[in-house]
Amino acid sequence: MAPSFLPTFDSSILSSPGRLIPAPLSYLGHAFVTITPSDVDNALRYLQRTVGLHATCFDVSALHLVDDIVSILDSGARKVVVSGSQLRELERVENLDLDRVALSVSPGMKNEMIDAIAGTSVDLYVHRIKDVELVEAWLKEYGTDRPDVYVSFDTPSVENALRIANLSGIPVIPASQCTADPVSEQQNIPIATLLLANATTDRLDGLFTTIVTDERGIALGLVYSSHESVNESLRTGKGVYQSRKRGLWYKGESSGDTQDIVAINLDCDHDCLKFTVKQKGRGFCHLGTPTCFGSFQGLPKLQQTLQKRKSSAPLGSYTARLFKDQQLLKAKIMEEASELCEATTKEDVTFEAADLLYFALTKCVATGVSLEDIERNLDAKSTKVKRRKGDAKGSWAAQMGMPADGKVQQEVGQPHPTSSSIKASEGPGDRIKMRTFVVADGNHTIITKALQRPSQRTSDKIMSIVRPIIDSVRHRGDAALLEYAHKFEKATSLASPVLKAPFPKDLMQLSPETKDAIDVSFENIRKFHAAQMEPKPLSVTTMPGVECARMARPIEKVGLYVPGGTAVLPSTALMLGVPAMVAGCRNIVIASPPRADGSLTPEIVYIAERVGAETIVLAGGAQAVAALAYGTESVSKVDKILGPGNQFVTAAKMLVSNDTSACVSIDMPAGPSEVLVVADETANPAFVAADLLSQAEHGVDSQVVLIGVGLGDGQLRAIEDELHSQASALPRVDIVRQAIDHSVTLVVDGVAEAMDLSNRYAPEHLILQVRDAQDVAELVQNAGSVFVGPWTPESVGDYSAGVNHSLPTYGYARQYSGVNLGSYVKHITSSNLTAEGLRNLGGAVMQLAKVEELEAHRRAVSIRLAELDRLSGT
Ligand SMILES: NC(=O)c1ccc[n+]([C@@H]2O[C@H](COP(=O)([O-])OP(=O)(O)OC[C@H]3O[C@@H](n4cnc5c(N)ncnc54)[C@H](O)[C@@H]3O)[C@@H](O)[C@H]2O)c1
Ligand SMILES: N[C@H](CO)Cc1c[nH]c[nH+]1
Ligand SMILES: [Zn+2]
Repeated sequence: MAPSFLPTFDSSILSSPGRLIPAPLSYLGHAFVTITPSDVDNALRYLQRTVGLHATCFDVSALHLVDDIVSILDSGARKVVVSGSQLRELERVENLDLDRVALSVSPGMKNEMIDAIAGTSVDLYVHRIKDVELVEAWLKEYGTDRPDVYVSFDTPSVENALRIANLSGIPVIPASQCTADPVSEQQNIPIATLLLANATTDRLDGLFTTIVTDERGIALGLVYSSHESVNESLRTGKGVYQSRKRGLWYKGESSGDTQDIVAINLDCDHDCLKFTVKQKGRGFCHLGTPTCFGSFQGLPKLQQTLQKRKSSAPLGSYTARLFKDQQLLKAKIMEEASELCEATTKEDVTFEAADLLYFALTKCVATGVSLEDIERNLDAKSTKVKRRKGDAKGSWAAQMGMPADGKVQQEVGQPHPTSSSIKASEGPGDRIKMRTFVVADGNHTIITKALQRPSQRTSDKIMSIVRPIIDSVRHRGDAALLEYAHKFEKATSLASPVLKAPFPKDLMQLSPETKDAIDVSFENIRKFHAAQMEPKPLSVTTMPGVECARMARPIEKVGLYVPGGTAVLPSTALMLGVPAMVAGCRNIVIASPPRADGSLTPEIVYIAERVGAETIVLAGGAQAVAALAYGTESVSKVDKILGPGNQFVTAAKMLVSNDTSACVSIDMPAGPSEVLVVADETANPAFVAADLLSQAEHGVDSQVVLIGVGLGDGQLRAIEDELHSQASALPRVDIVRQAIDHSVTLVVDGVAEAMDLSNRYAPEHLILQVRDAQDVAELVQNAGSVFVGPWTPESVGDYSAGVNHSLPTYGYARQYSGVNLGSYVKHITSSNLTAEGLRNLGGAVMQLAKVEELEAHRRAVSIRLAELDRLSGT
């Protein structure tokens, strides 16, 4: 709330050392300084030295450069008083909050500027008033609907200051005329009088209700104040209150639990005082607890414990060890930060964040930094006008495989008018919204950057996590599988890592509806994949007597990975298992992470049985991939591994497929789900939003893209509104929010341009919600699977239509197909020549063998031709 009055200082205070503003004026938390161009550097240094100590207003109306004003605000000045022309320039500065600006005006003028800013949050500063009546009249006309009106006088006095304060103006008084002493000489103005000038109370005894808090705003207790007790507090700098029974109460006088005053304020309607204090001794309450409401909780409690441990730790205390061993503390902070980065579920993020905060606060307490210091620093950062880009620094950016100075967010195209902020969504309650850009001529490079997928850690870091897991399974087999199931799935009761066919019926108990749904999907997937069978071997006569043929044979042993991290996906078991069965693979091994109680999802067991799987491996991640690639005591080694998964699964698939000793191949890199929707004005906004969200909910690293063809503000807004309201109602809204943060809407003029962008992006799923969608589908060059028209949501492909949902992501649709029947077969060719055929072809073969100087090759033909000659008697 606005201060009761502002003490002004001349600019010499900017170069004085120490706390600078004399207590008791600093207890008000405000100061006002007029500066000239030569004071700018001093003002900036002063702000740096006093971060969080008091909110300083600067009269900068004499400065020439708007950049200087921005720098002063950026360094933490609470408010600046500016001229009309400066205000016009500041209005154009991005991120500048205009309630940090006051316009300097003269009294008695019907100022055009004042009219122009009516209804805005800009304050007014009426300076050097001679005639208080004039100001009173003026305040009645202009002051009532203004946020704050500051008034400075030619000749300040208690009387005119009170007159202004009573009209809700804010008197600006030279600090030299303010005093904490209520009975000093006439020309000095008692601070308590001004502070309480428009304070009210509805108590019969006239006392002011007073809440006492610590520096973090935690309520310590409730007391009462009088003019006299406030005067005493200001004079002594200690907590002094008015006891209803004992009169003036110097807190802690007898117990020793005294308080140093930090600030004294009034609440919004001036009927409650707030004393912010540093509490000494045992605490505020006479019962010896920190507050009258009991002990601290959460971070304040942790801080209190750490501070105690620092001064006297019990023998063997871990915290004391951390205080002593800086390397250990550093390692723990880095370890916990990394675990927090990996955590995805609400429970894990809570758990890891709590650990990280414990070690971080230990570091702070060891260095003498308090939560209060940290919060002051955060507050100061929140006033920044010049925003940092926020890119990761060099080595961290490199570890995550992202450019160190990734400029996409600043540079991309022209932000669309409906895209008020480039940052999409920040936290609970914020609007869930994708960044929106208009694709203009010439900004294609920039748009390409905006379309970059969230970074995938297939780099050294993820490989270094995955490699030891693979080695361990390779060398220790089942024992290692069990250990990882305990570690990652918390399945501590799991006794065997495999379930062998025939699978027990009681492990596949399903509701009739689920069973029916699986059966319908199973049949559609079977039909579509069976239709991909080559009916008979291909055979071609290339020359008379020369016949070439090609025949398909199923890959004998296939390992199918069914993800089960953030969501268990029985549908993936269908997508991988049914074609394996149709192709005739002899051994089908399915791997999927077990649930925490060590069991498997019954749907997966049912599907495993229907496709004729031999084994289900109860393992996930890299350990499952390693078991499939190398085999263990109870898992048979396979020839090919198929199936999507997270970064650990994908990295492991790539590692084993590069190891010739494993002799195993993989289907493709199939990572985090993605969708690109092309929509024109015929598209239903609710359908568009629903399709985008269906893939965003898969994981925090999913990405969804909307290309709006000729969409106007209203249509984009309708989609944005749908996206926000549908997303907010989803159970996985936390995941969606993060996925949407790296998702994007691009607005283009025509369908051809949209399809060009889509082909460059090569999405896993492409949805066409445009006029004549079937014709537009002809323009698709790169995509995993296409969904055509308004009645084809992507989910039909995920589950039941018949097409496969195991598809290339990350742009690999440029060169890979999704899983299909061909993924489970290899082709063998054969040649069959008659004597005539060899006679026709022999010359060419012998000539080429001669060129290559491979005589045995040549002779394999010549010896036969000679025999033919002999037989025919020529
Ligand atoms: N492209 C496609 O066709 C397709 C299809 C379905 C699903 N998906 C994607 O598959 C992914 C599935 O990922 P998921 O995480 O839900 O399940 P997942 O089964 O792929 O991964 C879970 C496993 O990750 C391992 N893991 C987790 N944290 C680890 C760590 N810190 N160190 C080492 N290993 C760790 C554990 O072993 C765990 O069992 C999603 O991104 C989803 O979008 C893609
Ligand atoms: N959309 C995923 C492929 O990216 C597959 C899936 C399974 N369940 C639901 N969706
Ligand atoms: Zn899906």
